[in-house]
Amino acid sequence: MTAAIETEGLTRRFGARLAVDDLSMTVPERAVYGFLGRNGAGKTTTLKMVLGLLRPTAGRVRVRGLDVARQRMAAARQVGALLEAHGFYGNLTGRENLALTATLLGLGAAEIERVLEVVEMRRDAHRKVAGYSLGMRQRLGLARAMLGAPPVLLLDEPTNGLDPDGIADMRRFLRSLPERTGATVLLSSHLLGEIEQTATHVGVVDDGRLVLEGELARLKADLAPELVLRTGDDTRAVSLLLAQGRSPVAAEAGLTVALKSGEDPDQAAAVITRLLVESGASVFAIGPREQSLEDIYRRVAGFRSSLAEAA
Ligand SMILES: Nc1ncnc2c1ncn2[C@@H]1O[C@H](COP(=O)(O)OP(=O)(O)OP(=O)(O)O)[C@@H](O)[C@H]1O
Repeated sequence: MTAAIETEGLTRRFGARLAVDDLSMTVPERAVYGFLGRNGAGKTTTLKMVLGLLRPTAGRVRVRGLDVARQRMAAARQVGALLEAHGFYGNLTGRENLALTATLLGLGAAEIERVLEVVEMRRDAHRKVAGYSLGMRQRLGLARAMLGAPPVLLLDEPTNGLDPDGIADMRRFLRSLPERTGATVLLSSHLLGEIEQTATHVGVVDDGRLVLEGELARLKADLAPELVLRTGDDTRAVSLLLAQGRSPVAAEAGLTVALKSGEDPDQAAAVITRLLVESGASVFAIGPREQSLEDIYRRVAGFRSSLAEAA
């Protein structure tokens, strides 16, 4: 199946600064792809190249199989975008602002009403944008991105500046988009939690490079599992576990113990429980620890910093 977005060796220099470095990413159709990275990691620069707004120094981008450099207009028609600067006219209503873009795209009033409905803004569409909250502007930005029902949506930090209620609403909304509209969503964020709660796929960019990519559920499942246990005597439990060649780590939820390669979590839990109980340390609870995107991210970040140290 053709990917919604595919980049190959994408590179962009600004003078001596390598903002995007040989980045090859694949965003499958109908995914909510979380593009995660610290500020300055290269997310916006990548999105601009996908949109054809910025020319790559090297490499290429395909949107639904269309080469952005060679078939720029056809590729652009596949994509709706929400970038940081909204550029709405405050003295016009939400509906009038959308009408400006709709006219450029050759779309009629019915399409404006459709996108207003999708972002649940019909009630406020007659009001001037100057009186809108940031959340309403973000929704209007999304509505504009969806005009003409482009199959791919690029959203740069879509929850930036929203209050907690607005963030929760936006996340719910983005998660439901592929099912509601059939669209593929690429959203950038510097917030782990944001991606974890919204995305089906993730790409982690660090210093211009894609350091990890995949389906979120699979990435989590592939992480080496850990057990977490609560005991009546952690000091004793730690020394007993160390003597068994394990490396317990004190965490908020209790002691965590990494499983050995290929070890069955239930078997390991039984062995550890027996060991501790027979040695007089009570075991209150033991079980596998659910891994989070943060664990994945830390592992990649740790990997990167050890590379930097080695260099
Ligand atoms: N037009 C430009 N001229 C020079 N340097 C630039 C330009 N645009 C981006 N950069 C640099 O490229 C690097 C990547 O920037 P980019 O905006 O893509 O990062 P980002 O991950 O989107 O970060 P943020 O979330 O802060 O926007 C940064 O070091 C930035 O300073």
